[in-house]
Amino acid sequence: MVDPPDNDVLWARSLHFQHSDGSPALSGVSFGVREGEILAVSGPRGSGKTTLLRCLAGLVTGQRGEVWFNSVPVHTMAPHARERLRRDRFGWIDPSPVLVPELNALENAALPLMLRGTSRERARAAALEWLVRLDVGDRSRRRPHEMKQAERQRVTIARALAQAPTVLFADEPTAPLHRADRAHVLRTLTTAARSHGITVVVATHDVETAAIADRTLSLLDGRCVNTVHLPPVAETEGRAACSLSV
Ligand SMILES: Nc1ncnc2c1ncn2[C@@H]1O[C@H](COP(=O)(O)OP(=O)(O)OP(=O)(O)O)[C@@H](O)[C@H]1O
Repeated sequence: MVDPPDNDVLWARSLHFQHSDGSPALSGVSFGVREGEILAVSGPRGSGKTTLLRCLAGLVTGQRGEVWFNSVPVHTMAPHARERLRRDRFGWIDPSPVLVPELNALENAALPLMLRGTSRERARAAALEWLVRLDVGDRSRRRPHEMKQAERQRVTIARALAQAPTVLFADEPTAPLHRADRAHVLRTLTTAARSHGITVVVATHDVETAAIADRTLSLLDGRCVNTVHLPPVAETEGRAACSLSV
């Protein structure tokens, strides 16, 4: 087993994943993610983006291949160790907001920090700060069913950022937002990531989302396809890339 390069926070090698019904989702994916990098994983529907994020985050393990987080092999970890890794080091944003219905927005956003052992006061202060930055501070006492879908999604993003994760996995994070809202939420997400040194892996088929990334990894039918980088443009927050199928 060869150790991953030192400057990669995440590293996948020859990753293969097949669903229980035999559907192939990943067929030999290899790449690295550098510390603090914002990586977009793009590709058409069904190309394997969600499966790749789930493998990297240790939610599932591939049948073949390796996934490393820093110098730790995630693919050989016991399930409880992967669960602890996810709780302590990773953040996750789903395409649709998943919140605890009995808790209000503030309690939801503070929950992961409290599960990690942060005091109630500190967890709530951090959570409120992020709810305010995401323009849902005035919804902090509302329960999920009393908020709009887009507000609920902002709460899930605040919850993920409040944990200050080492790596944030975001699966189509702006899918439930109106186009006008997307830019603000993406800017908040990327500014937070860059200022706190959070590595972000974002699955998307939206070009605007991919354009905020430092690099784009393109998937097609569970395989990486060539990525061609465009020169940096001064006005944009990230560097765009386009892909060519091989
Ligand atoms: N639970 C499952 N059981 C069987 N096949 C699945 C399952 N989930 C996904 N697949 C299949 O695995 C492949 C990869 O799916 P995946 O959701 O990772 O792609 P994706 O690029 O994220 O798609 P989307 O953009 O629609 O979310 C697809 O062919 C999909 O139909």
